[in-house]
Amino acid sequence: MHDVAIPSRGKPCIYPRFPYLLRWHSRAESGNSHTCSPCFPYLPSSMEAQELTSHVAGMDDLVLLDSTVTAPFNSIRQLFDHLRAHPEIADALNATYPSRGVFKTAAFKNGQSDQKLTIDISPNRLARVPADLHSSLASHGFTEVTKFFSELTAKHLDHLLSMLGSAIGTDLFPLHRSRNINFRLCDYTPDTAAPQSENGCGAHRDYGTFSIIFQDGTAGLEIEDASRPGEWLPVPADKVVMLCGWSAFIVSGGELRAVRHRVRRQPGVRRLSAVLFVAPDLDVTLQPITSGKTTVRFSPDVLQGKVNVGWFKEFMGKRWRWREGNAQLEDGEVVSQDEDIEKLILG
Ligand SMILES: O=C(O)CCC(=O)C(=O)O
Ligand SMILES: [Fe+2]
Repeated sequence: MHDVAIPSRGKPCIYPRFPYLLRWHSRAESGNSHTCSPCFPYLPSSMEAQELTSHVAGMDDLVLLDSTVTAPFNSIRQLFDHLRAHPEIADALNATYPSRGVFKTAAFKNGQSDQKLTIDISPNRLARVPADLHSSLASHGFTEVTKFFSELTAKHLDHLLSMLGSAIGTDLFPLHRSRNINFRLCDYTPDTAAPQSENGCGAHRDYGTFSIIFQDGTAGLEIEDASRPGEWLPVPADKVVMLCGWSAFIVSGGELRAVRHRVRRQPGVRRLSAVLFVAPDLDVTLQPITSGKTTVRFSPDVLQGKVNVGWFKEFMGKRWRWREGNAQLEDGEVVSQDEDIEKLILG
């Protein structure tokens, strides 16, 4: 990981409780005179931070990190290239996690699904990779990639959790004791089944507490404007983004939005990304924990504590594996979209 300079231009738009985080756009601001979409990353002096404190209200479910941490994209590219060039190694890697696989290439065959390849190396999957496979992959980017994710988790996860918790006035640590996290690499390679398709990753919300998305400098990531559904705001291609998912929405009583996002492909252009997904422990009941501050009406199932993280992950997982082309539907099975997930949560 390397330190990079932070450009100090553009209109500062900061979040006072997260001194090293930068606001990009929030529900609190949408629809009023303070427009900040998108503002350039900017590290304010403490004086500027104080001046702006009263200006910015509410929480942060969508934040641009200050880019002091960068993902090892050369190693990520090398790893994808290596697995593509050596199908027998890709097979051996997938055999370590037969239920879901590790290196997913549905986009080579399916032109309707997300047109991307992924490598999912959650800690669970990593633990199953035997030493000889580890060493055969080591010099092809694997070591740098796994080191990046474990350092990111060790150095930044608690800090981000505590800041997100303080933003909503609650302690999120008791919900995140077991490190229910996932590491994902994405390769929006141009040579998929539908090379002209712009669909890199269909519109969705992540299921967990928050996700951190590292981009390789190629445009494509877009966030839906919460105040104008259907309008998409491009995220600056060189920025690191933290955005909240459904679990944050529920436990915060709706104070943190689950941010809808997607990736548009530019035909012929390769894009790489690296994502850290952070979710509550699988046995946590998904219920609002911010007493008295619930801003939305939740479904009876949620209010009666019938939805836990493990169940919800499976429920959502079916949908995302279908979107990504990594699961076949059983005869007659219909996979519902965002609205049905909203119905489950909001009743
Ligand atoms: O590749 C990206 O920039 C985002 C990927 C994403 O949203 C996901 O895998 O859930
Ligand atoms: Fe996502």
